[in-house]
Amino acid sequence: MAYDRTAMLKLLRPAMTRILTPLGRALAGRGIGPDAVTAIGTLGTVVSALLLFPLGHLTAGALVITVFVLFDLLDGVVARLGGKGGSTWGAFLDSTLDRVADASIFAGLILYFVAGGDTLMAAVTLVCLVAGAMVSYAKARAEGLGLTADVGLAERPERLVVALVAAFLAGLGVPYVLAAGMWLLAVASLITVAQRVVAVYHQARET
Ligand SMILES: CCCCCCCC/C=C\CCCCCCCC(=O)OC[C@H](COP(=O)(O)OP(=O)(O)OC[C@H]1O[C@@H](n2ccc(N)nc2=O)[C@H](O)[C@@H]1O)OC(=O)CCCCCCC/C=C\CCCCCCCC
Ligand SMILES: O=P([O-])([O-])O[C@@H]1[C@@H](O)[C@H](O)[C@@H](O)[C@H](O)[C@@H]1O
Ligand SMILES: [Mg+2]
Ligand SMILES: [Mg+2]
Repeated sequence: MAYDRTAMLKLLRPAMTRILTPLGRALAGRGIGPDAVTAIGTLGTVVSALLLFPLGHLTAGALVITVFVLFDLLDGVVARLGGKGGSTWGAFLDSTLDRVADASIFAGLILYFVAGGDTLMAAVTLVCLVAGAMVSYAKARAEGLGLTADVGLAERPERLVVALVAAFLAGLGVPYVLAAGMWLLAVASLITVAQRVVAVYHQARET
């Protein structure tokens, strides 16, 4: 498919992995396993998103959340340093807790808009939350059926970067950037759902 590799942030993965490997090695050397890294990253994301965003601390929230979402790269690094390339349980835990972290980020932003009386942007951000979850579900369901749906404009790293950069800049006082980011993300996430549905449709017809 022509759109197979539209998610450009995947290209950053090797560089990010190289940067995080010394930290991963230090954690592994202290007996900290990948599941603990996954759990801490999720907990940190949830607490900071649900505390900082609703209170209007958008820049601080974006920075703290960025640190914790990077734990999602770190857990894989620690798992692979274990020598077995990661575990089945770890893969399940990682993907499942990613959904919790993602939901908390958008829920925090929804609460921020609700607190400011902006019902329209709360609704747009709700679309980001639901469509983002559908993007992930489509891939997981496809994989459960032995198919693949590893395509799309707004995969998880893209969704996180848009949401966090928009929140960061909005907190610095840049006008309209958060609303623009949420509109962009809502549309891009819906397009991504469609891309995955089409990809699975073609594979399902072939089998
Ligand atoms: C103080 C902060 C300063 C801010 C600086 C900005 C830093 C960020 C810079 C750039 C953004 C980097 C983007 C990186 C893209 C990476 C691409 C990618 O594909 O990422 C995916 C991953 C994780 O995926 P996954 O969890 O599937 O991979 P793993 O490696 O974990 O492997 C899974 C397998 O591992 C095994 N396993 C796992 C866990 C476990 N417990 N057991 C196991 O066994 C198992 O086999 C599994 O199958 O990453 C992400 O999705 C996270 C993306 C992070 C995006 C950060 C976005 C932040 C950007 C900006 C923030 C704004 C801040 C202000 C900036 C100002 C700009 C104006
Ligand atoms: O599907 P999506 O949300 O774009 O991407 C997600 C991946 O970035 C993540 O690594 C994985 O653990 C999730 O289950 C999910 O697939
Ligand atoms: Mg991970
Ligand atoms: Mg993950």
